[in-house]
Amino acid sequence: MNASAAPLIEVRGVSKRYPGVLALDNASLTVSPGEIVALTGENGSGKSTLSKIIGGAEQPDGGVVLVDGVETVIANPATALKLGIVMISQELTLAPQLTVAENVFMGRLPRKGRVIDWATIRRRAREELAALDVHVDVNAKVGDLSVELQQEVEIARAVSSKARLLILDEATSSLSEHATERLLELIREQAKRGVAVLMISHRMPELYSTAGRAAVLRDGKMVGTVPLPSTPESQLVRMMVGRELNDYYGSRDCVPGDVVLQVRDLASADGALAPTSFEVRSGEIVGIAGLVGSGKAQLGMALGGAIPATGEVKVNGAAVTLGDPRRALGAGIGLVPDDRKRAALLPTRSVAHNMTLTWLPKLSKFGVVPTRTEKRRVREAIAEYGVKTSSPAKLITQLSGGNQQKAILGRIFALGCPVYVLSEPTRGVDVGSKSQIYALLQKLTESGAAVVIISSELPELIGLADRVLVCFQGAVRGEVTGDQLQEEVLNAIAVSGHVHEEPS
Ligand SMILES: Nc1ncnc2c1ncn2[C@@H]1O[C@H](COP(=O)(O)OP(=O)(O)OP(=O)(O)O)[C@@H](O)[C@H]1O
Repeated sequence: MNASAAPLIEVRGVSKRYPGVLALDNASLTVSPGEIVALTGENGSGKSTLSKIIGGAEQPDGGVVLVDGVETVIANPATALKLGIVMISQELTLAPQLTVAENVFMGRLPRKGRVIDWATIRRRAREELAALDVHVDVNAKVGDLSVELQQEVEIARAVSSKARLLILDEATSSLSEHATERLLELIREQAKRGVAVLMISHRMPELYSTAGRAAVLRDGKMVGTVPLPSTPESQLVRMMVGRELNDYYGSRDCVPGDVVLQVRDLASADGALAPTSFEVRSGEIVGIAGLVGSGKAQLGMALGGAIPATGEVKVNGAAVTLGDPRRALGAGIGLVPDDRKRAALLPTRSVAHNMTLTWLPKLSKFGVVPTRTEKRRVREAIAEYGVKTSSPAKLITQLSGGNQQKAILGRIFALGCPVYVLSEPTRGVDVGSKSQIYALLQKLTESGAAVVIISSELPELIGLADRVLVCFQGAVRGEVTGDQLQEEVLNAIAVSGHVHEEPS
């Protein structure tokens, strides 16, 4: 590590205003060569805005950016790239129709005279990928690769373009556990070679295992920087949220009642989920764990009618028509899909519209909703779900990622369904808001709902669920309850399909 060197990047007193909100307020930060700095803060605190300014995608309204100590205008992402600043986010920026080799050298294809030198491109792409231990055919079309491999190709591109500063904006949020660990390992390796890294993630263990320092933004202001891993998590969280987070997962005062959801031989038509049977009682939370590709995502989608499926699903004894999200909802299954961008957001509509879409018509008399009631209910929903927005009329896509997620949860939780199926409900959500969402979930179950929660975050399942079903290779392979609800037990089943027995 070379953290004592002059900063590679410094933002000094940077401000950025969007209509109705001061996203950054006189914020300063440095990242030196070889240093990994975590940029932390609640949803909407300004992290992405700051990283976009460094990456040339946004311009500050005030303050300066210095590269190698020299005041620099990073006018656009191409300028950033020339300076060695490369951004990696959860949205992949690769061209899916081009090959791996073309993507690695996109925008800087080596030439022989005036002709593109394809042989060199393929050879060098192969070398770059092999050096990073990424095994992929350089002639394969990127669009045909798994998300994990695409992310690794993106890293290879960053590394081969001689990145001096890597910015990771929630780059791991859609990756499998294994791919996440590999990505973090690649990042640590790059830092050892002197690359500066700025990483944004809402997953604390990731920050603690990777970063040497955490900078904390709150409401656009930089409230401080602390060393990692020596700063206790509770202290970092207090800086981010401005209060203690006691009783993080909350508790509920109810015992499971009658069976509400019956699932018999439910299988996805694509074969990714083999016939699966289980029941959930009113007031009960059942967790679904499993690695990426284990079938757990398909289980959620099949329950919510989002994919074609076979088998039988009953809510309060009444059969649900499969493969039809409207009918599933009509039968009382409220689904929060994990792909909120594609499946849940109305990107051209306001926060208010996105939050009220499903329940506002119920308030209407003769098809007309009194606007005063509407406005009051929207205000209440925004406050209850902690959605940070300068106005209910703001476009939903102008909210920070975590706040979009909270808006969707608010819409679906307000339905009063007997069954909720929540797939990765807190992905991209900050620690404070997570705790708020857990409390709302507990309230839903107290009012008699049956909840199925599919999550890749085991602590979340352990903290909330009465029992956890673990998927392995497309089938439920274990049910874990009581004292056995521990990460090691869940992990063992997720990885091998069974609990490892200690040799006697
Ligand atoms: N294009 C935009 N138009 C209007 N407001 C915006 C725009 N982009 C961001 N904002 C606002 O700026 C503030 C900071 O948003 P930003 O995305 O930087 O937060 P964040 O800390 O990255 O949040 P998250 O953890 O949810 O990703 C938020 O209030 C957001 O609504």
